[in-house]
Amino acid sequence: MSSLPPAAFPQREHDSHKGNFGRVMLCGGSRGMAGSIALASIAALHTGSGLVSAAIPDRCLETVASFHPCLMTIPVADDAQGRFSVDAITTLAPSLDRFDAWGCGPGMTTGEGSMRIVQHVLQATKLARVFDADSLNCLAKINWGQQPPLNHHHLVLTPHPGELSRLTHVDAKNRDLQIEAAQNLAAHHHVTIVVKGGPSVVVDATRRWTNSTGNPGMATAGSGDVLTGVITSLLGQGLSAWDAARLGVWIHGAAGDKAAARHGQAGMTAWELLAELPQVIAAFDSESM
Ligand SMILES: NC(=O)C1=CN([C@@H]2O[C@H](COP(=O)(O)OP(=O)(O)OC[C@H]3O[C@@H](n4cnc5c(N)ncnc54)[C@H](O)[C@@H]3O)[C@@H](O)[C@H]2O)[C@@H](O)CC1
Ligand SMILES: Nc1ncnc2c1ncn2[C@@H]1O[C@H](COP(=O)(O)OP(=O)(O)O)[C@@H](O)[C@H]1O
Ligand SMILES: [Mg+2]
Repeated sequence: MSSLPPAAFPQREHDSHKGNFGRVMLCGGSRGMAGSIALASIAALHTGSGLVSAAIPDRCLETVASFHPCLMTIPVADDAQGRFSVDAITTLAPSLDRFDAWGCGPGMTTGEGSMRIVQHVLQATKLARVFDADSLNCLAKINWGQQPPLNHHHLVLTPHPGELSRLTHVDAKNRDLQIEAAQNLAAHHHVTIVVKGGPSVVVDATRRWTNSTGNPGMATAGSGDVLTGVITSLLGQGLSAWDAARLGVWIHGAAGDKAAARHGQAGMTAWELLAELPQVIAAFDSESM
């Protein structure tokens, strides 16, 4: 392995069953961006989740379901543009507690239906959650950084510099100030934040950790969506927000390094990165360590 992982990967007892490894929900997608939530959901399967469901706008269901037979799909009401409708939250709200972790945001747009979902999931402070992509843009729209703090210890945010800039109003090009602003936001709302980049930096209220895996080949559409699924899966398997974020970023970067070695940095896509996750995770099996 390229460097030591920052936290232990969950081990499997001989008599364990799928219920021991977390039931997770990935919520997102829209017409034209069905691939994003499919990538996140399949990544959660390959990271070891026992059961993975994808909640998606109804007209994306066949597309997302057809990517992987092990994925369960939950059709949710959509609008004329194929985005979550304003009623979507009524389908989703009763099932919040049935899951060990929720990953929310890839491809969901910031339409009114998504805004309602994000605000509802945000209030579920006991639930382990990952907010990525458009769910972060929804938070920016409600100026979340200025809102009164809540205890969000089980929430991980995964912004790229553009999303972080919308959340904190700090220029995407100023890396140092962005990391500082992320740490201030983390302290305010008690969250863990992955400040994406090469390398990604994970912060919470008091700690900073810099990743040692990954490469510029990962600057390709969908690679962040894979990370959402990996971290959601680790949260669902019981890791803390801080450990799930760091181990998730490390695994994701290690898979990116394997994909680059096999296909080249320019030739790899997020699909090849996803396909390398099992090789990275196989190295955690106690027999092969
Ligand atoms: N296959 C799919 O369906 C995909 C859908 N996606 C979805 O597309 C939607 C839009 O997301 P995008 O991230 O493309 O668009 P955004 O508009 O959020 O981000 C792009 C902009 O952010 C800034 N930015 C991003 N990374 C930066 C960096 N490293 N340094 C400096 N600035 C940076 C730049 O200004 C850039 O123009 C989201 O819902 C996302 O989930 C993407 O995840 C890509 C794949
Ligand atoms: N130069 C780089 N070096 C290492 N990792 C990178 C580099 N560029 C991008 N990445 C990683 O790729 C991912 C890109 O995420 P994101 O911008 O959200 O992509 P998308 O939304 O298209 O899925 C992040 O995990 C980021 O850290
Ligand atoms: Mg992204």
